[in-house]
Amino acid sequence: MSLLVLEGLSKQFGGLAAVNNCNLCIEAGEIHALIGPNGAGKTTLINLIAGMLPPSRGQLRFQGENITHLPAHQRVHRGLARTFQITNLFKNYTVRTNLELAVQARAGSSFRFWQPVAREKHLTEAALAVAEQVGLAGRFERVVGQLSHGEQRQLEVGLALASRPRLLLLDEPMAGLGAEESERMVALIAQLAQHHTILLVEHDMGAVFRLARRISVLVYGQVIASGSPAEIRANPEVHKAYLGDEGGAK
Ligand SMILES: Nc1ncnc2c1ncn2[C@@H]1O[C@H](COP(=O)(O)OP(=O)(O)OP(=O)(O)O)[C@@H](O)[C@H]1O
Repeated sequence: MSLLVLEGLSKQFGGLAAVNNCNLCIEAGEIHALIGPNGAGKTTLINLIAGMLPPSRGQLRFQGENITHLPAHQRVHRGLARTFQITNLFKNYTVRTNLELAVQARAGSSFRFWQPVAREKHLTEAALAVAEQVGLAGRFERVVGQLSHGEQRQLEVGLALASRPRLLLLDEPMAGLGAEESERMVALIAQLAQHHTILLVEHDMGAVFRLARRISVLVYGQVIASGSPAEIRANPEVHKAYLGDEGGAK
């Protein structure tokens, strides 16, 4: 069974169909990349999946359940988590505090059963485990504003991981990163994919073609192709609409 299924999903902004009758299946265990030109509707689609926008038409099913009308926080509890293009971090606080807050948000009221001292220890351990997952254990006590841009993006992924998602929605995790930082992010995503299903929106075609098991191409809000990297690379319609002579499609 597919982990996430979109059926005829559409989002209209006035006269503009930002997402137009999208049908898409995300299979458990895969990295599925969503690519397309600027303004194609990728972020709108992520917002529809995460529950930040209501669809104009269509349906979303997650693990078999119809989640079309569930609010965002309930989707998080069911195992859907996202990162943002623009970072969403508390920059004046440490990595530790940012992650502890994210872990606490996941655990919710279950934390009140712990005694204060045990609660704090539990929270710190859980936050440190996430920091280790995203390669930031050595920066645990560092104020976020002092981290490099690449490290901040790693922390952004950590905040999403703190909710223990089954499906991670990564919205342009490579944006603004230098070559070395991008390499680190690619390695991180590959490692996370061992235990998570990932929907990756990304403009860095080199990274997309290295990481994805399947790729879907969105143009003017419509999925014009979906397939393996080899199938997408060989698709003339995709070349015409998007890839052109992009180096990453080699
Ligand atoms: N809240 C909104 N109100 C009106 N129009 C919007 C809104 N959000 C997005 N749009 C429009 O919908 C279309 C799709 O935008 P979206 O940001 O989803 O594209 P994208 O593929 O993520 O682009 P990029 O790659 O540049 O991030 C664009 O024409 C955009 O201007």
